Amino acid sequence: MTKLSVNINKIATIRNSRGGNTPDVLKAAIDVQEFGAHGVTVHPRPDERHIKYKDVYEIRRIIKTEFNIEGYPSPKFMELVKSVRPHQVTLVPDPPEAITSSSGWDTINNLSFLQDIIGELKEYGIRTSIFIDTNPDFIVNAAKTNTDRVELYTEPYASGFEKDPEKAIAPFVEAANIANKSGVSINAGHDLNLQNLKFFNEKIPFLKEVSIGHALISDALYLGLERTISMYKELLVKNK
Ligand SMILES: CC(=O)[C@@H](O)[C@H](O)COP(=O)(O)O
Ligand SMILES: NCC(=O)COP(=O)(O)O
Repeated sequence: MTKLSVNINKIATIRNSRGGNTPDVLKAAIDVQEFGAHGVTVHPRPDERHIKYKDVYEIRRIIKTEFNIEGYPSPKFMELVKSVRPHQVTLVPDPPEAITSSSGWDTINNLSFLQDIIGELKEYGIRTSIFIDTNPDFIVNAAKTNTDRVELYTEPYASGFEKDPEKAIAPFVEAANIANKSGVSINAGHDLNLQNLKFFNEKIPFLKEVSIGHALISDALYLGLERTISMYKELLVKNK
């Protein structure tokens, strides 16, 4: 079964909108695991618009599944993850002002930078993943960074899915096969949802984990968090 890591950024967005502690982000991290998620993902951005650095330390203490921290490897971010030591760090090339993640790494022009960062993280026993587009050249070069995994940036799939699912999925199938052939494992995420997830999971070979937040938390507003997580997990069972 492909693992589901629930990104709880948007729980923090709602909390921060009133300045108190409702909804309780720590409780949400505990509950998503109780409700069956295989992991918790957070993306502490430099402006702390949702997940705050102090959330990351608190969440680490209650993790019973896997903790995945996403972000741009700034000195402050690297200090955080080396202190927290999550199971996985997903490196994302977002500038501080990005409204959300909108592209993966250029693993050709950032090769030595990524090699250094990934080497540092591995010294702390942290599994690494790098956020990446389906560009075959970037995928091939990802292996040279020594990353354990890549996370396929799935917004292009999500935006093309409704019109032509087969056309939307094709570059991702190619990218997954290239990554696997290069010895790199495969995660995926961004804009995956109840409508597009089943097809993605069925078509993408070697898929280990998806991290899903925005759509899942939005669905939970109507369906409840426990039922929503169960619904997403059902879509991740491979039909043998
Ligand atoms: C890397 C990725 O796709 C997610 O971390 C996404 O960027 C969520 O970030 P926001 O919740 O800030 O949109
Ligand atoms: N890495 C993707 C992620 O953590 C969540 O992305 P989204 O589901 O909020 O678009």
